[in-house]
Amino acid sequence: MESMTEPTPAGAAEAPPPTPDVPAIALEGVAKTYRSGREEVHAVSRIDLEIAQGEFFSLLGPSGCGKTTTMRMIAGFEDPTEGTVRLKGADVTRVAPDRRDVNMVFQSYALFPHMNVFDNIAFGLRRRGTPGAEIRSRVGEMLDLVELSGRERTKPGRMSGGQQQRVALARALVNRPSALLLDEPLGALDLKLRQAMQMELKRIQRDVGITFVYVTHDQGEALTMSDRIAVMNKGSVEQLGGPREIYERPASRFVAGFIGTSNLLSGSVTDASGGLVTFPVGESGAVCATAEAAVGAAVEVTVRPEKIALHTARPDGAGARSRVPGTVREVVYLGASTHYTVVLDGAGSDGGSAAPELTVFTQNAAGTDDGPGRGDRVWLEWSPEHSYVLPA
Ligand SMILES: Nc1ncnc2c1ncn2[C@@H]1O[C@H](COP(=O)(O)OP(=O)(O)OP(=O)(O)O)[C@@H](O)[C@H]1O
Repeated sequence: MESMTEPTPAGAAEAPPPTPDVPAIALEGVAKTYRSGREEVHAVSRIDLEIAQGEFFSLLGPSGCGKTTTMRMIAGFEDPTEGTVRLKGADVTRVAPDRRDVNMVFQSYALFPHMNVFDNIAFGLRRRGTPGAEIRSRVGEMLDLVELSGRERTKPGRMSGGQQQRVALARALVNRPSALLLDEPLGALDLKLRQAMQMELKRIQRDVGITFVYVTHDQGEALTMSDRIAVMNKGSVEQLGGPREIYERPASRFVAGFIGTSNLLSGSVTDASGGLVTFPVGESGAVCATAEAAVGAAVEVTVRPEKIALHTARPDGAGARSRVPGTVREVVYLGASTHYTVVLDGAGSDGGSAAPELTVFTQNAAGTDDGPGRGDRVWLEWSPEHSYVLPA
């Protein structure tokens, strides 16, 4: 796709007014198998997705999971091996990219280096024969939107990466597509600029109200900007949900591990009553979770690092809470918070925990750091609702 020099679909019709309820984009049983010689790569395996109009939707997953292929099938640059692609209800599976009412933005910007900012943005409108006065007003609107007014005559080569990406965005939005597809658009920027641009992108999307489909392998980026996220793994959608849902209630071990820092504990249930299950960790630790499971059942639990309290003495035993003793292996002071790695007592030795250590984040609200140090004995404690039992 990097060879694409003209992402603006010159021939696409102007977006009709949105019809609520009809998804902006729907994938129905869409699969893609690449064949080269005798080799077959199942890049995408029969996924079903509906993306609502005006939604900021992210495809998130590790390298090679099929994000870009999925996006290219929406854009029309790749033909699905199976299934149907719909834009606003219409079957576009066999429709050419320049006839689909979507535009794409790439990591490489793909701007025309010999044209100034104005001409880059105006390019698609000119090809469609839009009158000059309308071009000037629309390009002006776009320059305001991306905060580049006054830079009309500048050539892209004289701009920073962040500014070039704003020009690329303006060019992709100027003909008001019904959806914008963004493939790792911030990948070339340094961390600070990338974070600033995440906020910008979200604001721009809210201002224009156009559906954004965003491809990224960066979970922080997806959590920051998205209304909903599809977490992909090996060509399939492993979980679909809002950022909070995906973070707090991961549907699988893969999602728990890919999003944020996950702490995994497993064991076999020794007590189950009143919607709570308990299993031991080592000699004196126990994990308590809000869940339904039978005594003897094997369960796997995740708990997020910020949900765990760190004590230097055994907390009082009242109430059904997880309490696990251990030894601090690592302390990383990060200013606002401190990250501890704690090796659990007896973990893994008795069919108890799958992970011998837990990560704990504590907020440095008091300003003085007299927390435990390396080698100190500690107790970890958290509430049952923060032990999230992974689906079997
Ligand atoms: N043109 C192609 N021919 C053959 N195999 C391909 C082709 N394009 C992608 N693949 C393979 O399909 C799988 C999915 O690739 P895809 O680019 O969609 O993944 P991705 O999640 O976007 O990864 P990345 O973040 O690295 O771009 C990979 O195994 C990849 O090697």
